[in-house]
Amino acid sequence: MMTARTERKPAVYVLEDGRIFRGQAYGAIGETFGEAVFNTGMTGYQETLTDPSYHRQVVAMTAPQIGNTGVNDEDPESSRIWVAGYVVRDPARVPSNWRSQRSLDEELVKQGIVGISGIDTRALTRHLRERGAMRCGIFSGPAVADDATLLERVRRAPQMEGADLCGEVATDETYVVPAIGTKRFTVAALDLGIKGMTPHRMAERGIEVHVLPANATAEDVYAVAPDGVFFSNGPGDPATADGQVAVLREVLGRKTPFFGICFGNQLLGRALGFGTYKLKYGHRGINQPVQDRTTGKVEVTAHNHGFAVDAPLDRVSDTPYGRVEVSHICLNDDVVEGLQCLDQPAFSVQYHPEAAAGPHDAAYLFDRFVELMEGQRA
Ligand SMILES: NC(=O)CC[C@H](N)C(=O)O
Repeated sequence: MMTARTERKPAVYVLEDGRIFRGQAYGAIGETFGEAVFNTGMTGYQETLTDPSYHRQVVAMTAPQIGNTGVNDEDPESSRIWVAGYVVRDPARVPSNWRSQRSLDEELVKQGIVGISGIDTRALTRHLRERGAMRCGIFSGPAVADDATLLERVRRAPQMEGADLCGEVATDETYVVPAIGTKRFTVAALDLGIKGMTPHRMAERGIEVHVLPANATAEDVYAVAPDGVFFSNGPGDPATADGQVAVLREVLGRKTPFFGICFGNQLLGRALGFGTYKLKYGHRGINQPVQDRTTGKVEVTAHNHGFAVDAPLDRVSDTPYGRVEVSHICLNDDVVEGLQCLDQPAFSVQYHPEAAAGPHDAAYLFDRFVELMEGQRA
C-alpha cells in the first residue's frame, strides 16, 4: 500500500546480506522489493527511471544530487516509471530548468514509486561492488518493522536470475513508428522492453518501424515484409527467452538483416549457440568505455545490463549460422559488448547507441543497420 508523502518520514533500505541503511522517505510512502543495482550517470535520471529494462530493480544513483532539473514530459523513454524503487543521496529541494514541469519527488509520488534519500550511496555502491548485486527492500511509513522482519521479507523476494520479464513490459498490440521524410525500409522490431528513442533513431534514417509484442512469432515478423529485423533491450534473464531465440534462428536461417541492442545482443548470442551469465554487479551508466575492435576506436557509451554473452574474445567462432566474432568489448572489464556475424547480415551490441540518456558516439551502428539492408537490396 502506498500513500503520498506529506513530510519526510524515516525510511529503511535493507540488503539481503543484512546490511541496512537508514534515511528519509523519498517519493511514495510504502514498501518495495527488487534487485539492488547502481547507476553511475551524472544526468539522465528521467531516461533511467522510464527504461523498461529496470523493471524489478531498485536503482541507486551514485551522483549525489538528483532531481536538480525537475521532470518534463519530453524525456521519458516509455509511458511510465519502471524502476521498482529509487535511492538517492541528496534530492533537489528546488528544481530549476526551463523545461521542468514538476519536481522528481512529485512525479515519484504520482507514479507510486517508493524511494529513499539521505543514505550514503557511496558506501552502498562500494558494498554492491564488493558483494555483487543482490535483493533489497525499501520500507517507509507503516511498512517499517523491526530489522529482522524486514530482512526476512527481502529474502523472500524473487531473484533476478531466472526471471522472465519482457512480457510484463512490452506492448500488447503492434504499432507503427513512421519514417521521418522518405520511407526507405521497413523494420520489424520485437519489443522486449523497447526504449522510445530506438525506433526514433531508425525513423530518422527513413525506416518505418513496426513494433511487435514480445511474443510475436516468425510468421508475425515476416507478415510485415521486413527489410530488417530488430530485437530491443529488455528486463530479466536472457536465459529464459527461448521463444524469442527460436524466432531469431528463423531470421538467421533466412539471412534477413538483423540488429540487436542489449537484451537483443544476448539473444543473438544465444541463437548462435553461446551462453549468457550474470555479471557480479553489471554496467549501468552513461560513461562506459567500449572498443570497436573492427576499427580500434574507443567510444564512451550508455549501458544498462546485468547479464552478458559468454563468447571467446581471442578467436572467430564457428556456429551453425556461420563465423562470428566479438566486435566490441568493455575496456573496464573485457565483457563482450558486441557480436558481428561474418557470414550473415547480423550484428548486435550490448550497450545503448540510441543514447537516451548518453553520449552519441555509437550512433554509427544505426547507419550500419541501414547499410546491411541496402546491401541486401543491391
Ligand atoms: N537493457 C537491457 O536490455 C538489459 C538486458 C538484461 N535484462 C540484462 O540485465 O543484462
